[in-house]
Amino acid sequence: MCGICFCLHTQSTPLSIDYTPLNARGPDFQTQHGPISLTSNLYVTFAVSVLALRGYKQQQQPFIDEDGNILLLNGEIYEGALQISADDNDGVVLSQHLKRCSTDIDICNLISALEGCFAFIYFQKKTNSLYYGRDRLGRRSLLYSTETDPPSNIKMILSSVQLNNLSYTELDSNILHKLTVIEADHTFKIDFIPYVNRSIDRIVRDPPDTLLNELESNSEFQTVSKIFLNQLQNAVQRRVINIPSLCRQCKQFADSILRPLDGCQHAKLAILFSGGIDSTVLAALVDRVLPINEPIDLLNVAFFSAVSAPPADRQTGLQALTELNPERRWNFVKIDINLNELQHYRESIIKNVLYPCSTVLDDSIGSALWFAARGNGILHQDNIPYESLAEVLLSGLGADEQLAGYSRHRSTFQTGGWKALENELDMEMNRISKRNLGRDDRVISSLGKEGRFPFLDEQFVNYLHSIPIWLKADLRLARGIGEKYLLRYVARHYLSLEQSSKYPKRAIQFGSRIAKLESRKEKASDQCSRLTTTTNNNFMNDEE
Ligand SMILES: Nc1ncnc2c1ncn2[C@@H]1O[C@H](COP(=O)(O)OP(=O)(O)OP(=O)(O)O)[C@@H](O)[C@H]1O
Ligand SMILES: NC(=O)CC[C@H](N)C(=O)O
Repeated sequence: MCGICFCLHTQSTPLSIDYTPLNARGPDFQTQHGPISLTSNLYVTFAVSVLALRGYKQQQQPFIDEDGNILLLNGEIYEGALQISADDNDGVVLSQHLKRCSTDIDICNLISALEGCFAFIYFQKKTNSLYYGRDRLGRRSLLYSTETDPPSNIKMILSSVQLNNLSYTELDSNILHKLTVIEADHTFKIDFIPYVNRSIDRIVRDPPDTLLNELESNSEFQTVSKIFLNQLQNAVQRRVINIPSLCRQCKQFADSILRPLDGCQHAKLAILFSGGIDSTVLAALVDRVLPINEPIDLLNVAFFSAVSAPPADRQTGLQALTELNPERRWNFVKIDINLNELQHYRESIIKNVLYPCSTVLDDSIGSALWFAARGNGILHQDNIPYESLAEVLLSGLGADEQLAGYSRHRSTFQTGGWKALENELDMEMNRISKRNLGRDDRVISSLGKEGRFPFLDEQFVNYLHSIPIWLKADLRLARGIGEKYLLRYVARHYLSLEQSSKYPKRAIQFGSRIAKLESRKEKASDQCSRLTTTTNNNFMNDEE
């Protein structure tokens, strides 16, 4: 994942900014560009770090076109509105399209039409304007601070992660931002231009009385389940084709070539793998599109106290492994973490990358995700230490928010019926960037890796949005059956995941047992003191 940043500052002298957290996101290449003078006392300096994933050769940034326009891109743009061949770099293609844009509307239309997970900064030279934003779901982090920093004469900073200990806010997704300078008084203003809405309207009609399991042979359900499978398969495919054919280690010796014909033998793709229905379906779908000789890492994190038995996710993970294609090499990585290790890495790294997220829930999800994504553990099959070298990670996030997977959805349905449930799911998708995605991106990217979310693919999300809720879930049916019914059906009927299709949801903080490790009596929404204060845990001992 790349790190992108611009600073608006009042003197042309070099900035005193420590870019270390930004650079961690892009281990392949780092640079700064500027300062560029906007007025006689307002300058902009860009910084970027690149994790090169797309195109035939590693592509450096920023992209500067013949007119002097500058683009910084973090993330992925998939073929859709733009034609991007396997050997093209998505940023190069976007920069060419942006160059043809004259007005705000041109730029907004272009950005709104993109498919993919991205954050970007674009300096349009002829208008002296900066455009910036995140994809509409907010799958990449972008923070801003307008806190003044006298030593570095900063007026504003926009960055993927916190820099210089200033206080930051997450940028709204779903909006294009435009910063223009006001020449007369050397100040600036920011305009907000909403992205063009591209979601398909839902067909409004009355729900049937029949339970969803009695509708399985109904032709509408059959059609929906086939399209659903097809859409999810395509979403997975978009995210796994064209990844480098070299792992992060072998990439270093390849003279910038990302996809030589003979790739390395290591896994280039990993799945954050709880063994629950969401991540197991992803594994089965990846298996259908990646060549059979490609190994895949399955990263499974579990937190242990001295006496505890393996938590639920370890058990479901190993069980799900037995349902996956035995012809493929699946590297099931057991990532076992104890209290000392958790406290050490939380204090030294994790709490900084979580910022500005700071609740108890952010702490437990973010910490579990960090250890899972790091991928250091024991290889289950061979019982030897193993470090995942894959730079692209798939996550099953987003299924529950669209298919009514959380237990809170049951209470909503019981009190308010189908309409209330549908409204709640809409609300959850609207807040997913603020609640999950910015944080998860900062966590995974801090390890120089990139998280991808097939359940949040635009085409898939639009399709799911267009079909009525009672074809997706039926919360009159029991736990482990009714929630995410459509996904469970597809898993059982088309992917042979008989056992895995029946697991009830266990969110990462419970399934991995991180929430129990410190056995504190806290509410998930409380501010987490472990993230906001410095403790003396910044060392490791062997007592656990
Ligand atoms: N213990 C774990 N180890 C590794 N990755 C995990 C673990 N738990 C969850 N994840 C990853 O995080 C994603 C979102 O987690 P969430 O807490 O929503 O679990 P979930 O909805 O129950 O997903 P799943 O059905 O895959 O278990 C999962 O789909 C999976 O990719
Ligand atoms: N890591 C990223 O954000 C990737 C940027 C761009 N898609 C590339 O592959 O070069």
